[in-house]
This record gives sequence, structure tokens and C-alpha cells, in this order.
Amino acid sequence: MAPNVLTIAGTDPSGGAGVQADLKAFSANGAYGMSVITALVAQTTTGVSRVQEVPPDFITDQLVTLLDDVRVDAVKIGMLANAEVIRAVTAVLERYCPPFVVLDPVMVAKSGDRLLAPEAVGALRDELLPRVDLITPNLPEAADLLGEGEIASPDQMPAQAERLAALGAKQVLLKGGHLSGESSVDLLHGDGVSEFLSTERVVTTNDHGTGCTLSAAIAALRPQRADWLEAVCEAKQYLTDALRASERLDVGRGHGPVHHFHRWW
Ligand SMILES: Nc1ncnc2c1ncn2[C@@H]1O[C@H](COP(=O)(O)OP(=O)(O)OP(=O)(O)O)[C@@H](O)[C@H]1O
Ligand SMILES: Cc1ncc(COP(=O)(O)O)c(N)n1
Repeated sequence: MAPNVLTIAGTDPSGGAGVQADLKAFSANGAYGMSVITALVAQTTTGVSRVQEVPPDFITDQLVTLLDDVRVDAVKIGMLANAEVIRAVTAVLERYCPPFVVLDPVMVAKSGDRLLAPEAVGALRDELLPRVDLITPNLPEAADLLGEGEIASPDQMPAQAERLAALGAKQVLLKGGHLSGESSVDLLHGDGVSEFLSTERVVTTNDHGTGCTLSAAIAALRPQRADWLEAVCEAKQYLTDALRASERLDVGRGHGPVHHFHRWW
């Protein structure tokens, strides 16, 4: 049986990030995809021009309507826009307790535009983060959550992941995509064990939505795999393949999307 997997996130009309990317990653990784939209974002490969936030009570209504009918096997949470939306989503998670909740703590788009109000970082850290199973911060997001400077080397990742775990995160996938080097190195930290996950760094400008794609693929795979390590390794390989396959795309003038392809093609 394919797992039913839900994304709670914002939109990207160019299809590279947000809900649109998540649904593609769900399908390509064997899951049935569903979505609750938190914000409509006028954005493309070159940046964000406007954000229209969805009223928090309407986000609650979308979630409750869905969860009263459909069994949800995993959840991926992306852009939440503001503290009221964070509180609405947290309340629904507490009420329904879905398994395997992955939080990508989206704060700023690759273009530099903010996708989370700066004053909402505290609510994300103190109210939502302790209630999810895995958080997937990139290095600037990890620094923001901890109120410290950005780390600059993989050597510093285990200690930083430990500090994130101390905030209440059960599993931490600290993403090193923003570092340089021939490999793209992430660190999975949970249950007292830290494991570096490394793949070849693909040379491309089609890197819009890599974090969305990775967290969505993890959520799709986790119900189908024995543990987090297995799901995360396979999702990272999927993302690397999708980065490589992006050479087949011609989408926009800025940071283009990765190419989600079905493995049987
Ligand atoms: N050029 C690349 N080649 C291979 N893997 C990459 C590359 N760039 C990023 N990654 C991987 O993509 C994932 C996302 O990493 P990153 O640190 O860029 O997150 P992010 O900033 O949240 O992504 P985004 O904001 O683009 O959605 C990580 O697994 C990282 O290692
Ligand atoms: C709705 C939404 N969610 C997440 C991102 C982050 O992706 P990126 O950092 O690649 O711009 C985005 N641009 N838009």
C-alpha cells in the first residue's frame, strides 16, 4: 500500500520549491501526495515578488477536514510564514498525532527573500520543533534557531546538531549544502548517534528547492523504510539524481528547479 503523505507549505508557481516540488517528490518516491497551503507566493527562479498568507483558521479548517477523512502516514512541513500559522499547525499536530513528522524550518528563499517573519523564529523553535520527529535545517537556519553565528566547516556539525537536539528535536538532519567542496555533506543526528552523509556536489545553477525536495522525499520514504537513516540516505541519493537530471530542463533565467523523474523511466 502506498503511504498517504501530506505537505503543509507555501506555493511556487514555477514548480521548483514549496508544495509543487513536494508533490513531485512524493510521487517519485512511491507515496500518495496531499497538500495544505499556508501561503501563496508569487515567485519564480529569480526571486519572490509577493506573499499572500492564508488565514490561520483556514489552514486549521483545511487540516481538520483532511485529517477527519484520510489516514496520514507522514507529514512534511515547509514554509509557515508567521507565528499564528505555526500555532495553528502545532495545535492540529497535537490533536491528531500523525506519525513521522518532518519539519523543514524554511526561513529565507535562495533569492534572499524572507519566507518566515523574523519574530516567528521563537515560536518555531519553542512550540513546533519539540513536537516533530525530524528537523532539516540548513546552516543559516540552524544558526538562527540557536541564536549563534553560522558554522563554516563539517567538523563543527556534530556539536551544532547536538545543540539543536537539546532544543527538543528528536532527530536532526543538518544540511551542509551551503558549504563549499567537492562533496555535499549533511549530518544525521539522533538517539545519540551522528552519521555524516556525503554525495558528490553537482555543479549546476538548478538548485532551487533542494531543501524542499529532500525533506519531501524523506517524508515519502520514511513509512516505507525501517528507520530514519535508511529513508534519509535514499532521499539524499534521490535529490542528487534529480540535481543531475536538471540538465534536461530549461526553466527560467535564475536558480532553476531540479528534475523529479520516476525511477522506472
Ligand atoms: N550542488 C549540490 N550537489 C549535491 N547536493 C547538493 C547541492 N546543493 C545542495 N545539496 C544538498 O541539497 C540538500 C539541501 O541543502 P541546502 O543546505 O542547500 O538546503 P536549503 O538551503 O534548505 O535548500 P533550499 O533552500 O534550496 O531549498 C542537502 O542534502 C545538500 O547536501
Ligand atoms: C514556498 C517555498 N518554500 C520554500 C522555499 C525555499 O526554497 P529555496 O531556498 O530553494 O528558494 C521557497 N522558495 N518557496
